[in-house]
Amino acid sequence: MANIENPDWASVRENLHQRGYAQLHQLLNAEECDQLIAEYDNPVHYRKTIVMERYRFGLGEYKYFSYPLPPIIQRLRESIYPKLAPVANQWMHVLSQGQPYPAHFAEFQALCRTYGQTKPTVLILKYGQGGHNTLHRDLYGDLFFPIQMVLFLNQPEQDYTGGEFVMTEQIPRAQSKAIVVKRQKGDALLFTTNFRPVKGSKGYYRVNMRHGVSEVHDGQRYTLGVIFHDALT
Ligand SMILES: O=C(O)CCC(=O)C(=O)O
Ligand SMILES: [Fe+2]
Repeated sequence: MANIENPDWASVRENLHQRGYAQLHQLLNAEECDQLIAEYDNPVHYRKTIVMERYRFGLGEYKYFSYPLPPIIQRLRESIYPKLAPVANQWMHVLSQGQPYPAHFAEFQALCRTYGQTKPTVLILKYGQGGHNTLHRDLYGDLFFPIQMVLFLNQPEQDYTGGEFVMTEQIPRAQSKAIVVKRQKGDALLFTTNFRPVKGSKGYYRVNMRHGVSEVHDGQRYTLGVIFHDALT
């Protein structure tokens, strides 16, 4: 795992404010990505497997990790959360929403427990040919953290084609804008889970964002989803 102090966090935060997403280059190295993929079939790590078609979530499969998380995932959650909490607090402040997010991950997790949200939400996803993920928001209870992360575990054009990460941004009383990103193996993308503030002439308004994955044409695509809030079930 890359040194978490390496990214230029000022520009990451600026991108989050301006666009609602930001990238982190090469957060994991190739071996770390390969290791996570290699453990996909090892049931000891997971609490639940979701076959996406069954819920009409798309086509593909994902698995929720169980606690304790693999050390690298625990480290990602603990080290990235405090970098994002100030952004989350700024968003909620300008939108006059809810209580502040604590500075450290352990405190946020304790807050999740008071909402009955105790189950891990980190997941690994696998899509084959035709695989896709319909546009959604990852909410697992009343308490949510407004930014999450996806890690790209294999290489587009080499390991798979198609399968772009897609976001939509819904501005009040307007149609949705689509944003498509393609990342390299080991890169991470931080993005808005639910909504974010955008400044208008009469102050800040709320822009809703959803995300999904376009159809994989060939090969297999693996990602790791790091959501910071825990789930009710
Ligand atoms: O596979 C992807 O790129 C998207 C996964 C996803 O929906 C998530 O990480 O929340
Ligand atoms: Fe998601």
